Amino acid sequence: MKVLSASHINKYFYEPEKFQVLKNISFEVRKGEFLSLVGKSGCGKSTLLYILSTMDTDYEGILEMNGEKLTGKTQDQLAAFRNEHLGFVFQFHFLLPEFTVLQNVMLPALKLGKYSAKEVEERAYQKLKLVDMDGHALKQSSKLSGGQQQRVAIARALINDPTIIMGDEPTGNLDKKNSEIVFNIFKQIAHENHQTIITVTHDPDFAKGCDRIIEMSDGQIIKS
Ligand SMILES: Nc1ncnc2c1ncn2[C@@H]1O[C@H](COP(=O)(O)OP(=O)(O)OP(=O)(O)O)[C@@H](O)[C@H]1O
Repeated sequence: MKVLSASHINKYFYEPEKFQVLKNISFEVRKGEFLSLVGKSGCGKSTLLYILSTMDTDYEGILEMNGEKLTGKTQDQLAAFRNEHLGFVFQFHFLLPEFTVLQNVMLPALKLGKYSAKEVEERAYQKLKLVDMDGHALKQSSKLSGGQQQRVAIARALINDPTIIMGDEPTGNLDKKNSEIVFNIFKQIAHENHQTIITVTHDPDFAKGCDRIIEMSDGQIIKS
């Protein structure tokens, strides 16, 4: 089943002069697929991921997710879509340092307003268990190691059961051992929970283990 379709995406930057950063990008992604976007620095990976994340709406072409056409929706509609259907994991975890692990994971679900506080807490424990961090739930997040914080960030991204999880260099700040742990969590999420993972990565070992690699060069897809 298709969960994402990007059709004929073009994107331009206008500073310092007009320059086409994405050139006629088209591809589809299926449910449960674990995908990496790779390519040399500057080829347009982050720009594409930012469009897929629905944060950047200044592009040509059509973006669809979960059978919904997202191109043309208002910022409020896109924010609601993101909160319900998308999860994000970045190179830097962006946890709130003074909050506990549990509070950090609960926040996006409290914001969504779909579950009672008790249900949200139960779900947060479930997601923390999945990343093997349930034993640290009541610790202040700033007291954890970098690898542990990234696992908490993954639990937070999973709290609303997103269809698609997007990662921008999710292992970029981790050592080899923690990168492997994060890779295996993603693989489990994709293959057992059938959630789709789309990551931008420079880590060749990470990319090699994915179900599929989309390779970009100079704003185009050269291998998919
Ligand atoms: N806001 C912007 N204004 C103008 N040019 C930009 C802007 N953002 C990115 N660029 C340029 O667009 C191109 C693609 O950038 P992008 O960050 O998407 O590449 P990338 O493949 O993700 O690179 P990296 O692997 O280094 O993160 C680069 O030439 C970059 O300098």
